[in-house]
Amino acid sequence: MSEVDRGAPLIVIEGIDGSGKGTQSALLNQRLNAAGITSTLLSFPRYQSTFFGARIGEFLNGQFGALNELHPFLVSLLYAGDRYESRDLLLASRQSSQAVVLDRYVPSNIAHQSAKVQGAERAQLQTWIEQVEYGLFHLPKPDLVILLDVPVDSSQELIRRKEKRTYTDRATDLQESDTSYMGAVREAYLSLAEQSPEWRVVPVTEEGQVRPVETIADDIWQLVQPVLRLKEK
Ligand SMILES: Nc1ncnc2c1ncn2[C@@H]1O[C@H](COP(=O)(O)OP(=O)(O)O)[C@@H](O)[C@H]1O
Ligand SMILES: Cc1cn([C@H]2C[C@H](O)[C@@H](COP(=O)(O)OP(=O)(O)O)O2)c(=O)[nH]c1=O
Repeated sequence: MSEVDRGAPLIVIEGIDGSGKGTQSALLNQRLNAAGITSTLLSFPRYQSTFFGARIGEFLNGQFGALNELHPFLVSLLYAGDRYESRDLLLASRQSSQAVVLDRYVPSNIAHQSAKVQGAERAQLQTWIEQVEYGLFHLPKPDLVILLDVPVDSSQELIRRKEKRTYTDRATDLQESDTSYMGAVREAYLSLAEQSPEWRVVPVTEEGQVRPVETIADDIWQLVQPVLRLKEK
């Protein structure tokens, strides 16, 4: 399929919980639109919009039991189901806009679920998630994945500043409060970034301090320029 048929580039913002994905994806979307490049922002999980999204909220709230009781492959299917239900919207957005910004996408599933297992099992889980989402569910692959890389200590500080979530009354959800798990997720993300040519890593901290939101946004803006395939809309 030609680049034009595929439509607008998919720009994915990834990172551990509290890395600034929500902040930066919203800023990128605004900046694209302000520059006259029509952009659509979608955020996964779509807790309020899909059947599976609602179940993910319940799962994260502990309603299906302790989070580590379920095999991560089974958990990954909830998130994959949420994206499958969102596939038409995603493809339509690629046609109606000049850029699509995604706050989390398939790489979140790979990093967060494969971080729960080790070695060969981790590699197999990555393969299975890609097979389900890109293969069986025909979800489009990202053109650019920007990893907001942050040490877990700093991310915990940022999480404390977050507003209340829609799916939980707690200030942090059950996974976010598990710092050793978040460390494993960070490592899984960094290893994915090394494997894949479309990934770029943006550091959230410098010398132990969280960088200003605008400085991080400027780095992201520079990385996005090469993937914009502009055409009349
Ligand atoms: N660079 C930054 N400096 C200071 N505060 C930030 C920065 N990036 C994000 N925040 C704040 O930290 C919290 C978590 O950011 P958020 O964008 O929700 O992260 P995520 O979506 O990755 O969980 C929010 O309250 C946000 O306003
Ligand atoms: C989108 C997605 C999220 N997740 C995980 C990451 C988070 O721990 C959790 C909730 O996502 P999210 O609400 O984006 O977390 P936060 O706003 O706190 O960063 O779901 C997956 O495991 N797979 C996925 O495909």
